Amino acid sequence: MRTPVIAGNWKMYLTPAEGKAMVQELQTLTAGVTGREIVLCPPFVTLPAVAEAAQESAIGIGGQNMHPANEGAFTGEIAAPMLRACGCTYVILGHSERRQYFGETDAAVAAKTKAALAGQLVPIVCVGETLDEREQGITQAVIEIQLRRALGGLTAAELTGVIVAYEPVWAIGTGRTASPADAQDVCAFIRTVLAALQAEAAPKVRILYGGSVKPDNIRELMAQSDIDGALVGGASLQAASFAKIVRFEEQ
Ligand SMILES: O=C[C@H](O)COP(=O)(O)O
Repeated sequence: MRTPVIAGNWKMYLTPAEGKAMVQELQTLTAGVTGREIVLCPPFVTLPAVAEAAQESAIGIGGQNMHPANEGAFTGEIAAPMLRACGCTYVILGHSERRQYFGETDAAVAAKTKAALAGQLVPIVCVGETLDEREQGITQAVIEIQLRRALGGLTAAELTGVIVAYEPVWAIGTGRTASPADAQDVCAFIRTVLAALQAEAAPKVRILYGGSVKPDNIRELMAQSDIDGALVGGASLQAASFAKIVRFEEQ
């Protein structure tokens, strides 16, 4: 039994005051909801305000990136122990925006994943194909390479502690969602690649779908057998829409 995860990636939105207000409202709107992990990943400067506001709730907090070293002369970077100290227990790694705009490689994602696990953070490792790759018919090949390079060096115990997020790049922020059946096919494929890496871990790994997830498509996505949750961008910025996604069975 895999516990569903509904994670919000705020990207470069919401100041500390805005983040705090959002969390307070979210707590009211999701009171009594159980049986899932709710995670918010604010910008670094907003983390302490959100962590403090979420203290008495079951809402988990995550970073959007981290450096693989525990400390050092790396201007502009944040380390796993710093995220922990701000109340984080999760971290998003290898998001397509990090890969596309900041040159993040699979090797970097692998190093960060190891460091996150060693630093008691649950890595949410993102993979996904571009529109061009999908049209070329190489979606599976692209995703297999990303997974093998990022997660190939992990033990079964380590891999069990990773969350994988499948985010087709063409569906991010575009309003264009993969159909539930397409998303399921790729998530099932991801599980077969994970099984080839560590057979024992694969059935336990949570696989999330991300890319224009909204209240009106979450229920059907969550009904797919290999989709264990969602990584939500735009719709996680307002408590009202994110709460509906968290309460996916009622949509
Ligand atoms: O990390 C979240 C994804 O990039 C999805 O963003 P979106 O829900 O705005 O399409």
